[in-house]
Amino acid sequence: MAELQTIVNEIHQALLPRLGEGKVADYIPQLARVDPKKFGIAVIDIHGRVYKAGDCDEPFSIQSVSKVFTLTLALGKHGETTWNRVGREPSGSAFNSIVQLEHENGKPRNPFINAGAIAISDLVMSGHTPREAIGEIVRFVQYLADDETIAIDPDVARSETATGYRNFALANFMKSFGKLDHAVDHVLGVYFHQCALAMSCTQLARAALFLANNGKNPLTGHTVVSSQRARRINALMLTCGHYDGSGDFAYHVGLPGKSGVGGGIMAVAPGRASVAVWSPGLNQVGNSLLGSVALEMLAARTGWSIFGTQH
Ligand SMILES: NC(=O)CC[C@H](N)C(=O)O
Repeated sequence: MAELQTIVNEIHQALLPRLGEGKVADYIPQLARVDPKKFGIAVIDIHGRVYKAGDCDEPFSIQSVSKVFTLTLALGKHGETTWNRVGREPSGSAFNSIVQLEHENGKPRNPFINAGAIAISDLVMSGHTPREAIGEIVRFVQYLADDETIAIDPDVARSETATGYRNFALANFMKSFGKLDHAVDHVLGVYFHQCALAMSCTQLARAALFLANNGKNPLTGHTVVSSQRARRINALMLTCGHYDGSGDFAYHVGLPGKSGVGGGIMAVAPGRASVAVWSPGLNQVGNSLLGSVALEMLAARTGWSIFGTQH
């Protein structure tokens, strides 16, 4: 294997002529304003060595990547009873789909589709006002990334609150089944703010490092979760992290990962490294188009697929 920084540089160079491919999310007005030609990549190995290229230090809207952090928080607070509220099966449907919810009596398929993440936000809120819950999420992400500068972009949160009709529908539907403890607008307030966290690829890769290292952040020495829990979160990212593109992502990349409509993807090579990529143009199912290509190239060149080694 070539040196990792060389591989990262090659991926960046190879994708430069393609920047702008895909479609930037425009259903959240503030996201539609992002330059579609941005591209960043950051890889951090479990010894803390950083390899990066492009716009890797520019914060962007992490959107659904935040669902990994809130799931980790909810599991910390509620343990296995978290699974009374959300399932662990891939949905095979779009991230904002409502169809399965009726059949399954308001219990979302998994914590990474919107309905599931809204249920998780409701769990994170227990015992808190919405403002406190948002503060707890931000502090948790700062702790994971060991970076107190990480913050929410209030314009993105406001923009999504003003136009999040689909998410209001999902939350109201779940509430009608008695599946949310808190008021719908409070739960969505928390959900929209967690999605509006702004982070760079470098910060995201740092925040994911505990998942690559059996639950322990090798940079800070903090044990965030048990090794069993880290494996389980990785399993969920592999099976559900890219919505109805999860099978395709496993096929092409072979790493647990979580995407967001801001164009970010956070991925984990267990025992080796964490990775974050950012390219705002999305594919048909709402995952970063060039971000997926970059991760496919990285996995091919490093042999990091969890499904087997290559010669
Ligand atoms: N896939 C995503 O990143 C979706 C998150 C976005 N905040 C939404 O609820 O629509």
